[in-house]
Amino acid sequence: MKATLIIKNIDNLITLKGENKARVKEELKDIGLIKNGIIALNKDKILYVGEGELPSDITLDESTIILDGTGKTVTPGLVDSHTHLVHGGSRENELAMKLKGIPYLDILAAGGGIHSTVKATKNASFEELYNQAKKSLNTMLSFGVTTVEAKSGYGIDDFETEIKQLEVAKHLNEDHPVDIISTFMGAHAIPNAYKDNSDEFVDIIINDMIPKVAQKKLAKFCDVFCEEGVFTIEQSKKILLAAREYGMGLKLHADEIKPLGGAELAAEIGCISADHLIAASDNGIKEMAKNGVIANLLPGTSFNLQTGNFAKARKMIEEGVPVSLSTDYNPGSCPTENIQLIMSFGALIMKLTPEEIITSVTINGAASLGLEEKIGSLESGKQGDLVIFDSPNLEYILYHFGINHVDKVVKKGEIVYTKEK
Ligand SMILES: O=C(O)CC1=NCN=C1
Ligand SMILES: [Zn+2]
Repeated sequence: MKATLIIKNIDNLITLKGENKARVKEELKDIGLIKNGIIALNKDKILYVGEGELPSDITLDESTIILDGTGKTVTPGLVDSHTHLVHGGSRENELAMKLKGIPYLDILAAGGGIHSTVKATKNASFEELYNQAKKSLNTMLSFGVTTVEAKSGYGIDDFETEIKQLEVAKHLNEDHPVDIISTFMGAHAIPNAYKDNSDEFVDIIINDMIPKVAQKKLAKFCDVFCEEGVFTIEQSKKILLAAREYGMGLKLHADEIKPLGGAELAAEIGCISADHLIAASDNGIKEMAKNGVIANLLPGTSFNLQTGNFAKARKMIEEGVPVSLSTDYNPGSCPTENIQLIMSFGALIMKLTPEEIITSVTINGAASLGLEEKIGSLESGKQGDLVIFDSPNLEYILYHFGINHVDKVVKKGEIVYTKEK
């Protein structure tokens, strides 16, 4: 079989070779590291991964691109499995409020926060949303991200704007090298018009919005902001069970700020992931482990909200919960596309090991999107998504924080990003 792209003499080739599933406990220790590695791709698929030279049955010709991996670290393409990518405007005005110690939920209750982004998203044209999201997607790609999850949720009761967000994500997925997986999140905040009767809005989401989103095939998942002053446990359950009826996978913004029991709910109804979990109870963590619910942790949000509280990542890992890490990129609680900084927070703040961290942004992130058979590890037959880091090893990427260590990004066998010298 002919190779179209070869990377050889790779100091550290990190394959994440293993079962196509979210890794837990002891599985997290083995990241499939190959010293002096070589990887060959044929078009969009991985052909061969190994040490030293290629086997004789893999041929090459003058069109084969050969890259030297000396001094480099190669990993699977990174997966940012929790973002609010498509949105209008920005919320730098909240910085002063945050620095004065005004809590996130108070800003939201006062009509700011998500509500201000809802206004900006409604007023933005399709093109403006598309261009703003494309700029962020280019930034995510430059940091090594090859697959992104993108939520709606800035239309809420303005369903046309929810659809506009999902259509932007659909078109970007078609036009841009990065793969985008969409999530419907109409249940992101209680609209002003329903503040005294949120159940009526819940019914609209269930009886009107979810069927239409499903019929248009615009979202693989449904997500709910289950939080004090937003959607209750009962409302969240009702919405997600309805979404499942329409074939959507289930995700939950759980125990982000108050310990409502979102982790327990995610385990009870079989969410593929519960996200944030800063205030998750020990019982909730145990229930998630029992039911294989992926804990999608977002340390950038904790850092940005300045609460001083972070999800109990070490405890989750010790209890056997599969863990992924994501940016939570959004204009309010976490305005950054820098997944490498999130990885460093995973180490420096959450005390995760380098092996746990790279697993959390590759195969475990892929699993939180139901893509573990296709991406998340470098093995023959899987999609040719990989990152070449200009770094002598994995630890250096985490230790030397706040910069971009990417040299090149390969998406479906094509070099789609090269760092400017
Ligand atoms: O504030 C935002 O725009 C995003 C967010 N949703 C739930 N937590 C944060
Ligand atoms: Zn979020």
